Amino acid sequence: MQPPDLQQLNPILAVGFLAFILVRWRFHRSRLSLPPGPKPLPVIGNMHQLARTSYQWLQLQRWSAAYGPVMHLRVAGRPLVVLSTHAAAWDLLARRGARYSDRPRLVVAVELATRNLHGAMRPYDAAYRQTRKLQAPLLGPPAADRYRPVQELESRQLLVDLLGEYEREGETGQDFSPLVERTTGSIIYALLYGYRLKSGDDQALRDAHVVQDNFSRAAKTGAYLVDLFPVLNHLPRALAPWKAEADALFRIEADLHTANFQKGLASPGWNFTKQFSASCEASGVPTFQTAWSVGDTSLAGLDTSSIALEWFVVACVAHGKRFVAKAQQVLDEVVGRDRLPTFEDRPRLAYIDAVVQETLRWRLVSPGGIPHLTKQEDTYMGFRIPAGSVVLPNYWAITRDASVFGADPDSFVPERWLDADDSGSGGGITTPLKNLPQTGFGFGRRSCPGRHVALNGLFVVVAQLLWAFEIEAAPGKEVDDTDWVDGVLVKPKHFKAVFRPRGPWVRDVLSSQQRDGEDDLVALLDRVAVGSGGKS
Ligand code: HEM
Repeated sequence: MQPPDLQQLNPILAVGFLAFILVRWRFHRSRLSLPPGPKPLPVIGNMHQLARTSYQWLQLQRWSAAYGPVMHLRVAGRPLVVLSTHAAAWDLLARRGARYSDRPRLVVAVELATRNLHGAMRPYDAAYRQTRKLQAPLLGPPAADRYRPVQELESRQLLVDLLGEYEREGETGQDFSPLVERTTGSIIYALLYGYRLKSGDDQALRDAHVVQDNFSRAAKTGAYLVDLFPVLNHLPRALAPWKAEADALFRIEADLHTANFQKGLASPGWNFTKQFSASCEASGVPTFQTAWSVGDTSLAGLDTSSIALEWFVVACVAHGKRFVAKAQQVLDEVVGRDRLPTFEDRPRLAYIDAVVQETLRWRLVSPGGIPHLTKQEDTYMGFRIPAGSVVLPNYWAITRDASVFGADPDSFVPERWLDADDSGSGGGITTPLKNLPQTGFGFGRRSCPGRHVALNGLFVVVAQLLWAFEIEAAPGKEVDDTDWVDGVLVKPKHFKAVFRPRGPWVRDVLSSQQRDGEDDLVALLDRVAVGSGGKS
């Protein structure tokens, strides 16, 4: 049917016709059904099914096999839409990012305890967008590349620490996690605040962990009734004990960020705090908020990279036969045994980047994904996505999609990231990685802004660890690669591993390259300043 020419109709008829079209369109939309999903019970929805399971992402993946890539559940009275393929997550969270970049409300953990300043979970508003804009020049690829000397410095320190532990403990196995935590934490603190960490037990890390643990506890589903019924927040303080609790959490976090911010401003040499605060000052952002933004960026970068490295160690211990010998052959050919691998070698170490990407895909730091929220109704694949839906990309299911990542997605296979012609070569592998979707860093406007810094850090640490050590399970201790500690971030259960130097050249190279870290740091940071045009 041809639509009538509106200019030829009188105005009343034209308005009537438009109203008819609008009503028909709305009627059609509301007739669209919700995406399929497990049957909810009245009132509690699907809560009982989710509460029964520890590793929710596994249960959601099983359901997606039955219900498809877009599922609907009801949790705490709200629609939950779970996306289980890369295509669905990309279509909604990236392509329609303007509608899908908000976060679900967390009254206690975010609104009260961080006054909506929490980096990852704060609402998608003008203040959030301004922070991302100011962060971009400090976290984008050119800036990330300028930080590489600091990452090389800390990676070399990790090798020295592991070698020292091996010489003390021998074949009984090293407690490597604190050493890895020191490394990734020190990279963050050196860049953001201009000082290094001495151990994995450093006070700075302990203080940060207190804040992270407080947040995890407060954000847990069901921790506070007010998160299920936000209207309760209108109660006076005497009837709302969570308000005083949240104030205490706010003070602890504010004190941490403010103290670190002052330290950053007082440290010698360039650092992120100095450059970021200069740009915030120019944009009229209050100092307190600037301190919080830097502090929050540091919290987001701390455990994520160390957990990824712990999973890399699990891969070496449990599945090393699949890739370690090949990686070491490549390293021996490209780097040799007279020096450590560096970023200069990266164009010829595609296999190492493939190992990093496979680690991030195989064992995600946050397998369950980070929830988004849409405030507007939408339609997708013929289904209705109601306004107010929490939209969860299930990273675990997304990365197990054989049609995207190739056969046997549960196995650790770095070759899936390389072109077939190149993966058999024993020499320096120079082909760029295949254009597979990057995994583990999220989607769209809320995706991780620190990923360039993280990927550089993981590359150099993984290359240097494989160059220096044979990594094995401690004698008599099997490592189960599904021994998870549940949470938003999911790390392997604590275990010891043997880091045996591959030969005497490891000690020789490390001794000949040993320098005074503190002096180095200021010199290295000042080189960052020169590259960024910033002042120290
Ligand atoms: C292996 C390391 C890392 C992983 C796996 C990781 C992963 C993630 C994920 C999944 C998100 C949420 C994305 C979404 O909702 O779509 C995120 C957000 C974020 N990450 Fe990372 N991250 C890592 C390292 C870092 C580093 C090193 C920094 C900072 C230097 C950082 C800073 C942030 C910030 C500030 C956010 C909040 C973004 C927002 O909501 O707008 N991350 N990260």
